[in-house]
Amino acid sequence: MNKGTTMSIEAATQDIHAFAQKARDAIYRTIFLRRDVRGQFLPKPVSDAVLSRIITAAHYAPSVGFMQPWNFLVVRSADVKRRVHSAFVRAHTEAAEMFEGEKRATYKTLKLEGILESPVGICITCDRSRTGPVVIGRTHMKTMDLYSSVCAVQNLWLAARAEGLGVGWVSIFQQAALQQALGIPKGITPIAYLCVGYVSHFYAKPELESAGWLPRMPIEDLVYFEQWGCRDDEALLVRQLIRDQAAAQAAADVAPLEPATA
Ligand SMILES: Cc1cc2c(cc1C)N(C[C@H](O)[C@H](O)[C@H](O)COP(=O)(O)O)c1[nH]c(=O)[nH]c(=O)c1N2
Repeated sequence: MNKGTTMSIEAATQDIHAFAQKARDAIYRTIFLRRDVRGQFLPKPVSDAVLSRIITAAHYAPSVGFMQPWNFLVVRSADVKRRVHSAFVRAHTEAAEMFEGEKRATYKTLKLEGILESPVGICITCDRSRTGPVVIGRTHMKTMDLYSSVCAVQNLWLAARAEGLGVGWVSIFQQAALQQALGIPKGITPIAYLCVGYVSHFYAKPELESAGWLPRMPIEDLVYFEQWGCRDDEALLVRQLIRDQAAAQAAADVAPLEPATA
């Protein structure tokens, strides 16, 4: 295919509202290079200017009925971090017992938090009664408020990656123990405890993938058409998805480590 043909296909599929190629590349780069960071945190402080940008990005997440059920609890105190870490250790010990045999041995070798090493912790919560009992879009599916707070987590995670900050989500807690460590009242649900900080490097692949815990699933197994379970392996979309996943995987395979400054 010559350059002219490529460009005309590009022009034909590009909406007038689409961002310029460079801006689109930056978005996809942020998505593909985001990682869950546990062990590479540096003590370098995170400025209020940067923290403010990523928390503002989180606050601009979508939410059911525009409920904005979140709060952002910023943790910098070593003492509070120690309390959160103790809650993690208790749950982590219990969790190890839930896996069998080889999985249990592997689980014990995994680093699954950076609570003490990361300079900042941010707990994103959900106030389930923030705008009263009846919320547009949540009248029948009550968990939509929780999902809204998760959208805020993802916004923060992506914005942080663009800022060069690593983020690690820790959920290995008894919920009540985490609430107690952070003074979160009963009516508020902790959604994510996030370890945030600059890092020595970002891995190219999920650590659980590199550790052989689980592989990334083939995207073609996950896409159905019209009815649950109906695959169409001949569909153009499926063929394109396979190519796009292969390209994403190839990029990850050739770059086992990526410098934090890249
Ligand atoms: C709801 C939820 C909860 C957790 C996580 C994620 C999410 C979405 N993840 C991170 C998870 O292991 C990671 O996202 C996957 O392994 C994929 O890796 P990347 O995020 O692509 O690097 C996570 N990681 C960890 O080390 N300890 C944890 O307790 C959790 N908990």
